[in-house]
Amino acid sequence: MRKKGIFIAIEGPIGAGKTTLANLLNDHLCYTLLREIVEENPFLSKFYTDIKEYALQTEAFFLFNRVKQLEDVNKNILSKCKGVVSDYHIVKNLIFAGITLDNNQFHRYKQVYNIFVNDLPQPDIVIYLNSNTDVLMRRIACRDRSFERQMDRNYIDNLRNEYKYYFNPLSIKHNFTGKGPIIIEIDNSNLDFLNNKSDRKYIIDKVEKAISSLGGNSECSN
Ligand SMILES: Nc1ncnc2c1ncn2[C@@H]1O[C@H](COP(=O)(O)OP(=O)(O)OP(=O)(O)O)[C@@H](O)[C@H]1O
Ligand SMILES: Nc1nc(=O)c2ncn([C@H]3C[C@H](O)[C@@H](CO)O3)c2[nH]1
Repeated sequence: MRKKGIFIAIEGPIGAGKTTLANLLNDHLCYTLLREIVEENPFLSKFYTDIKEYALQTEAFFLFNRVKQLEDVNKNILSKCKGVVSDYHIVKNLIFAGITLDNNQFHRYKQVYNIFVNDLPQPDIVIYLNSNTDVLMRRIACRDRSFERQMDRNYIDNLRNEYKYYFNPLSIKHNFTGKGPIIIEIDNSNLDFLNNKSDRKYIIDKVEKAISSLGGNSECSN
Protein backbone atom coordinates (compact mmCIF):
# COMPACT_ATOMS: atom_id res chain seq x y z
CA MET A 1 0.00 0.00 0.00
CA ARG A 2 1.48 3.41 -1.00
CA LYS A 3 1.83 6.03 1.73
CA LYS A 4 1.95 8.93 -0.71
CA GLY A 5 0.12 9.96 -3.86
CA ILE A 6 1.72 9.39 -7.25
CA PHE A 7 3.72 12.42 -8.38
CA ILE A 8 4.13 12.93 -12.14
CA ALA A 9 6.27 15.78 -13.51
CA ILE A 10 6.56 16.84 -17.14
CA GLU A 11 9.75 18.46 -18.41
CA GLY A 12 11.24 19.64 -21.67
CA PRO A 13 12.43 22.83 -23.37
CA ILE A 14 10.27 25.92 -23.92
CA GLY A 15 7.29 25.11 -26.13
CA ALA A 16 7.73 21.33 -25.83
CA GLY A 17 4.07 20.93 -24.83
CA LYS A 18 4.39 20.43 -21.06
CA THR A 19 1.35 22.47 -20.03
CA THR A 20 -0.76 21.03 -22.84
CA LEU A 21 0.11 17.48 -21.81
CA ALA A 22 -0.25 18.21 -18.08
CA ASN A 23 -3.82 19.45 -18.62
CA LEU A 24 -4.69 16.46 -20.73
CA LEU A 25 -3.19 13.90 -18.34
CA ASN A 26 -4.75 15.55 -15.36
CA ASP A 27 -8.19 15.48 -16.98
CA HIS A 28 -7.68 11.77 -17.54
CA LEU A 29 -6.28 10.90 -14.12
CA CYS A 30 -8.26 13.36 -11.96
CA TYR A 31 -5.11 14.21 -9.97
CA THR A 32 -4.24 17.74 -8.81
CA LEU A 33 -2.61 19.99 -11.41
CA LEU A 34 0.51 21.93 -10.41
CA ARG A 35 1.24 24.74 -12.88
CA GLU A 36 4.48 26.67 -13.08
CA ILE A 37 4.53 30.37 -12.26
CA VAL A 38 5.26 32.37 -15.39
CA GLU A 39 3.46 35.69 -15.64
CA GLU A 40 4.04 36.24 -11.90
CA ASN A 41 7.82 36.40 -12.36
CA PRO A 42 8.48 40.17 -12.42
CA PHE A 43 11.91 39.69 -13.99
CA LEU A 44 11.00 37.44 -16.91
CA SER A 45 10.12 40.02 -19.56
CA LYS A 46 13.20 42.09 -18.65
CA PHE A 47 15.24 38.88 -18.73
CA TYR A 48 14.37 38.34 -22.39
CA THR A 49 15.61 41.84 -23.26
CA ASP A 50 18.96 41.34 -21.46
CA ILE A 51 19.66 37.81 -20.25
CA LYS A 52 23.02 38.53 -18.60
CA GLU A 53 21.72 41.47 -16.62
CA TYR A 54 18.56 39.81 -15.26
CA ALA A 55 19.53 36.12 -15.08
CA LEU A 56 20.29 35.92 -11.35
CA GLN A 57 17.03 37.58 -10.22
CA THR A 58 15.03 35.51 -12.69
CA GLU A 59 16.55 32.17 -11.67
CA ALA A 60 16.31 32.98 -7.95
CA PHE A 61 12.62 33.91 -8.27
CA PHE A 62 11.81 30.68 -10.15
CA LEU A 63 13.71 28.57 -7.62
CA PHE A 64 12.12 29.97 -4.48
CA ASN A 65 8.62 29.91 -5.94
CA ARG A 66 8.97 26.31 -7.00
CA VAL A 67 10.34 25.32 -3.60
CA LYS A 68 7.29 26.88 -1.91
CA GLN A 69 4.87 25.28 -4.40
CA LEU A 70 6.42 21.83 -3.90
CA GLU A 71 6.43 22.13 -0.12
CA ASP A 72 2.72 23.03 -0.23
CA VAL A 73 1.87 20.22 -2.61
CA ASN A 74 3.68 17.74 -0.39
CA LYS A 75 1.84 18.85 2.72
CA ASN A 76 -1.62 19.32 1.23
CA ILE A 77 -1.88 16.72 -1.54
CA LEU A 78 0.78 13.99 -1.77
CA SER A 79 0.84 13.23 1.94
CA LYS A 80 -2.94 12.71 1.75
CA CYS A 81 -2.38 10.00 -0.86
CA LYS A 82 -3.66 12.13 -3.72
CA GLY A 83 -1.85 12.27 -7.04
CA VAL A 84 -0.24 15.32 -8.65
CA VAL A 85 0.56 16.17 -12.27
CA SER A 86 3.08 19.01 -12.51
CA ASP A 87 4.09 20.86 -15.68
CA TYR A 88 7.65 21.17 -14.38
CA HIS A 89 10.38 19.33 -12.47
CA ILE A 90 12.55 21.29 -10.03
CA VAL A 91 15.67 20.24 -11.99
CA LYS A 92 14.68 22.78 -14.66
CA ASN A 93 16.17 25.43 -12.38
CA LEU A 94 19.61 23.92 -12.84
CA ILE A 95 19.06 23.40 -16.56
CA PHE A 96 18.16 27.06 -17.17
CA ALA A 97 20.64 28.46 -14.66
CA GLY A 98 23.40 26.41 -16.29
CA ILE A 99 23.06 28.41 -19.48
CA THR A 100 22.00 31.83 -18.16
CA LEU A 101 24.33 32.39 -15.15
CA ASP A 102 28.08 32.87 -15.28
CA ASN A 103 30.27 30.16 -13.70
CA ASN A 104 30.61 31.93 -10.39
CA GLN A 105 26.91 32.61 -10.03
CA PHE A 106 26.02 29.08 -11.12
CA HIS A 107 28.35 27.55 -8.54
CA ARG A 108 26.64 29.49 -5.72
CA TYR A 109 23.16 28.93 -7.15
CA LYS A 110 23.77 25.18 -7.21
CA GLN A 111 24.73 25.19 -3.53
CA VAL A 112 21.44 26.88 -2.64
CA TYR A 113 19.53 24.54 -4.96
CA ASN A 114 21.06 21.46 -3.29
CA ILE A 115 20.15 22.70 0.18
CA PHE A 116 16.47 23.04 -0.74
CA VAL A 117 15.95 20.18 -3.14
CA ASN A 118 16.76 17.41 -0.68
CA ASP A 119 13.68 18.14 1.41
CA LEU A 120 11.29 18.38 -1.52
CA PRO A 121 9.05 15.59 -2.80
CA GLN A 122 10.63 13.89 -5.81
CA PRO A 123 8.42 12.80 -8.72
CA ASP A 124 7.81 9.08 -9.23
CA ILE A 125 7.46 9.55 -12.99
CA VAL A 126 9.06 12.20 -15.21
CA ILE A 127 7.82 12.65 -18.77
CA TYR A 128 10.62 14.18 -20.81
CA LEU A 129 9.03 15.87 -23.81
CA ASN A 130 11.16 17.04 -26.67
CA SER A 131 10.80 18.36 -30.21
CA ASN A 132 13.26 19.59 -32.79
CA THR A 133 14.25 23.26 -32.69
CA ASP A 134 12.17 24.22 -35.77
CA VAL A 135 9.02 22.81 -34.18
CA LEU A 136 9.77 24.48 -30.83
CA MET A 137 10.33 27.86 -32.51
CA ARG A 138 7.10 27.46 -34.50
CA ARG A 139 5.02 26.54 -31.45
CA ILE A 140 6.51 29.38 -29.38
CA ALA A 141 5.64 31.80 -32.21
CA CYS A 142 2.08 30.41 -32.54
CA ARG A 143 1.46 30.71 -28.80
CA ASP A 144 2.63 34.34 -29.09
CA ARG A 145 3.47 35.33 -25.52
CA SER A 146 4.53 39.00 -25.75
CA PHE A 147 7.86 38.52 -23.92
CA GLU A 148 8.83 35.55 -26.14
CA ARG A 149 8.38 37.37 -29.48
CA GLN A 150 12.13 37.92 -30.01
CA MET A 151 13.06 34.39 -28.89
CA ASP A 152 16.63 33.63 -29.96
CA ARG A 153 16.96 30.34 -31.85
CA ASN A 154 20.41 29.76 -30.28
CA TYR A 155 18.90 30.02 -26.80
CA ILE A 156 16.37 27.29 -27.65
CA ASP A 157 19.12 25.17 -29.22
CA ASN A 158 21.30 25.53 -26.11
CA LEU A 159 18.37 24.65 -23.89
CA ARG A 160 17.58 21.54 -25.94
CA ASN A 161 21.21 20.44 -25.60
CA GLU A 162 21.23 21.07 -21.87
CA TYR A 163 18.02 19.02 -21.51
CA LYS A 164 19.59 16.22 -23.56
CA TYR A 165 22.55 16.22 -21.22
CA TYR A 166 20.41 16.14 -18.06
CA PHE A 167 18.15 13.37 -19.43
CA ASN A 168 20.95 11.30 -20.89
CA PRO A 169 20.59 7.79 -19.36
CA LEU A 170 24.22 7.99 -18.18
CA SER A 171 23.74 11.23 -16.25
CA ILE A 172 20.20 10.68 -14.91
CA LYS A 173 21.42 9.01 -11.69
CA HIS A 174 23.70 11.94 -11.01
CA ASN A 175 21.09 14.63 -11.84
CA PHE A 176 18.07 13.26 -9.98
CA THR A 177 18.02 12.67 -6.26
CA GLY A 178 16.90 9.48 -4.50
CA LYS A 179 16.58 6.24 -6.43
CA GLY A 180 15.50 8.23 -9.45
CA PRO A 181 12.13 8.48 -11.17
CA ILE A 182 10.75 6.39 -14.02
CA ILE A 183 11.61 8.45 -17.10
CA ILE A 184 9.26 8.38 -20.10
CA GLU A 185 10.89 10.10 -23.06
CA ILE A 186 8.58 11.31 -25.82
CA ASP A 187 9.43 13.11 -29.04
CA ASN A 188 6.52 15.48 -29.52
CA SER A 189 7.63 16.80 -32.94
CA ASN A 190 5.14 14.73 -34.88
CA LEU A 191 2.47 14.01 -32.30
CA ASP A 192 -0.78 15.88 -31.86
CA PHE A 193 -2.16 14.60 -28.60
CA LEU A 194 -4.74 17.39 -28.48
CA ASN A 195 -6.55 16.42 -31.67
CA ASN A 196 -5.41 12.92 -32.47
CA LYS A 197 -6.95 10.10 -30.41
CA SER A 198 -4.27 7.51 -31.10
CA ASP A 199 -1.45 9.96 -30.18
CA ARG A 200 -3.27 10.62 -26.93
CA LYS A 201 -3.68 6.90 -26.26
CA TYR A 202 0.02 6.31 -27.01
CA ILE A 203 1.04 8.63 -24.17
CA ILE A 204 -1.70 7.70 -21.72
CA ASP A 205 -0.90 3.98 -22.09
CA LYS A 206 2.76 4.62 -21.23
CA VAL A 207 1.83 6.66 -18.18
CA GLU A 208 -0.76 4.16 -16.95
CA LYS A 209 1.76 1.34 -17.26
CA ALA A 210 4.26 3.32 -15.18
CA ILE A 211 1.62 4.16 -12.56
CA SER A 212 0.55 0.56 -12.13
CA SER A 213 4.19 -0.58 -11.83
CA LEU A 214 4.36 1.75 -8.80
CA GLY A 215 1.22 0.30 -7.27
CA GLY A 216 -0.69 3.50 -7.90
CA ASN A 217 -4.14 4.19 -9.19
CA SER A 218 -4.71 5.62 -12.66
CA GLU A 219 -8.48 5.41 -12.65
CA CYS A 220 -10.63 8.42 -11.97
CA SER A 221 -12.52 7.75 -8.76
CA ASN A 222 -15.36 10.21 -9.35
N1 LIG B 1 1.71 17.98 -30.08
C1 LIG B 1 1.38 19.23 -30.39
N2 LIG B 1 0.93 19.53 -31.62
C2 LIG B 1 0.63 20.79 -31.95
N3 LIG B 1 0.75 21.86 -31.12
C3 LIG B 1 1.18 21.59 -29.89
C4 LIG B 1 1.53 20.30 -29.45
N4 LIG B 1 1.94 20.35 -28.17
C5 LIG B 1 1.86 21.66 -27.84
N5 LIG B 1 1.40 22.39 -28.87
C6 LIG B 1 1.21 23.86 -28.88
O1 LIG B 1 2.50 24.44 -28.71
C7 LIG B 1 2.42 25.59 -27.86
C8 LIG B 1 3.34 25.36 -26.67
O2 LIG B 1 2.78 24.34 -25.86
P1 LIG B 1 2.80 24.45 -24.26
O3 LIG B 1 2.40 25.81 -23.81
O4 LIG B 1 2.06 23.27 -23.74
O5 LIG B 1 4.38 24.25 -24.04
P2 LIG B 1 5.22 24.27 -22.69
O6 LIG B 1 6.22 23.19 -22.80
O7 LIG B 1 4.31 24.24 -21.51
O8 LIG B 1 5.93 25.69 -22.81
P3 LIG B 1 6.66 26.58 -21.69
O9 LIG B 1 7.97 25.93 -21.41
O10 LIG B 1 6.85 27.89 -22.33
O11 LIG B 1 5.78 26.64 -20.51
C9 LIG B 1 0.95 25.76 -27.48
O12 LIG B 1 0.39 26.72 -28.35
C10 LIG B 1 0.35 24.37 -27.73
O13 LIG B 1 -1.02 24.45 -28.09
N1 LIG C 1 15.43 31.73 -17.17
C1 LIG C 1 14.45 30.90 -16.85
N2 LIG C 1 14.63 30.05 -15.81
C2 LIG C 1 13.68 29.15 -15.43
O1 LIG C 1 13.85 28.39 -14.45
C3 LIG C 1 12.47 29.15 -16.19
N3 LIG C 1 11.34 28.43 -16.12
C4 LIG C 1 10.52 28.86 -17.08
N4 LIG C 1 11.15 29.86 -17.78
C5 LIG C 1 10.56 30.62 -18.90
C6 LIG C 1 10.55 29.89 -20.20
C7 LIG C 1 9.29 30.40 -20.86
O2 LIG C 1 9.55 31.65 -21.50
C8 LIG C 1 8.36 30.68 -19.69
C9 LIG C 1 7.38 29.56 -19.39
O3 LIG C 1 8.01 28.36 -19.16
O4 LIG C 1 9.20 30.89 -18.56
C10 LIG C 1 12.35 30.05 -17.25
N5 LIG C 1 13.32 30.92 -17.59
